[in-house]
Amino acid sequence: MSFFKKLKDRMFNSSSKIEEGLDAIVEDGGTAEAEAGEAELARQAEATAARQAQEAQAAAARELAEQEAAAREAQAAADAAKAEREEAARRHAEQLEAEAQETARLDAESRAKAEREAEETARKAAEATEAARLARIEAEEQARREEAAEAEERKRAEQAAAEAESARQAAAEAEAAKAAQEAEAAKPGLLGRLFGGRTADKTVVRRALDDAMLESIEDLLITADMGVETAMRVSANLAEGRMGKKLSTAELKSLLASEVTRIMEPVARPMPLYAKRPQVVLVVGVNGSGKTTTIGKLASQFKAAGKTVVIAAGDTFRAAAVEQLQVWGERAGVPVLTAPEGSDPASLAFDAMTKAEEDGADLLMIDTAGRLQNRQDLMEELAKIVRVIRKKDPEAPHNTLLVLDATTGQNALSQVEIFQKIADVSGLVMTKLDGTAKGGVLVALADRFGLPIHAIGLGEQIDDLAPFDPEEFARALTGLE
Ligand SMILES: Nc1nc2c(ncn2[C@@H]2O[C@H](COP(=O)(O)OP(=O)(O)OP(=O)(O)O)[C@@H](O)[C@H]2O)c(=O)[nH]1
Repeated sequence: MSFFKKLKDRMFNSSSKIEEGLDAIVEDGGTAEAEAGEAELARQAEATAARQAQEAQAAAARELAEQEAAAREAQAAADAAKAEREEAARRHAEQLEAEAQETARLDAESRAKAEREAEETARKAAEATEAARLARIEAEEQARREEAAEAEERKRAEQAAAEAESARQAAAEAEAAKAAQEAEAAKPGLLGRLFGGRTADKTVVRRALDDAMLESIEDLLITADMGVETAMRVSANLAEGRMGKKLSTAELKSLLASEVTRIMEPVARPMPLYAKRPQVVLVVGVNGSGKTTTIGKLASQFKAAGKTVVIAAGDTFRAAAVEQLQVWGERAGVPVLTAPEGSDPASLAFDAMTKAEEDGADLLMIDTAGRLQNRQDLMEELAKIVRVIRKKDPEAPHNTLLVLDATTGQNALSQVEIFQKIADVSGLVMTKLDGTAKGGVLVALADRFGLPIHAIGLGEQIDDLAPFDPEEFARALTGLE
């Protein structure tokens, strides 16, 4: 079974407090709204098509009007140019005519005055006649050119009119398409006809985010063991820029899950392995938190990864505890070093380091007796174990794992605080996440201490220890599908 499947199936057993609570918060004061189902999507698509047809029609009409105006303008310009040309030609012809008449008159006068100039005059008259002829030809040529220009203008105007007509036709076609679409939309679809209108939209309950709703969310997060500070921070982040926005349960879960993921991501780190031999791993925690079980599970995983592991049974006070560890050692296929009942656990730790060194072991995992963080004497004893280990290797223990029972809720916070002072905790393992509905404490721990969460326990079997995946955790915690 994959880890994710196991996580989903086992974390918080079925649902967490947050998952249940979010549904209730949205239902309380929320209103049912149509969900954008298939029918709605189809309707939206039709509306878009109709809008596009209308826009096309409007654009075509606009273009038509523009073209008509252009045609009118072109016609007016052509008329004006023609009139101007006609006027110019007329004036030119008149002028030439007047000039010809004047020349003839002068010639006649000259003929009368001097006979000897007659020939000259006749020649001039002939010249004048020729000039008039050329002028007429010129005038005719000009008239022909103007005629051609006029024909060209006329052709352009006709073309503009034809384009205007085709734009008018396109607009008419768009109008017809829109009418057809509307008629089609009014008809029920095949499924609609079969089921007689049973394609009604699904509804979803949404509630506008206001102070009261935010307060309920905050209370819910506190009930789920997130702690007051973290609950307030998470809800404030969730509300930022969203006050007054309507949210469904699914949307709220998704927002909450991403906020939880954001907080948890930096702490999701596997236990680091170093080149140092032996790497000493001290395992601490209160009574019954799951230290022995976690050591057994970890030893089995490290062995499977090719590491040589030795376990030291540091709980020298209870014979049963030693026996239990031996059982786990057998299951994992790892040797368990023990000391006589009642002997000093610090001295056992020292001996175990010597032995692990001699054997060339990669990892030495030291179990310790469970101790409540308010028992000063036992906490002192733990500090002594650390001091003695450091005589052998000043950098040891290389990892100090605090094993926390998820079902203890907010008490986990004070456990971290005290154990951190005594034993310099380097990472956390959270057990029994399968047995609680209040996993919110992990968020509080991450938010407050930022200590790496190396693994989570999801059951009592040897393979029920998994790396911590923030996204899966957030989904399971909020009940996000
Ligand atoms: N459901 C569940 N039970 C667990 C998990 N981890 C440990 N346990 C159980 O918790 C109980 C205590 O576990 P131990 O490993 O003995 O705890 P401990 O911290 O070594 O206990 P002390 O030696 O008394 O301090 C046992 O019954 C385990 O089977 C877990 O992840 N899930």
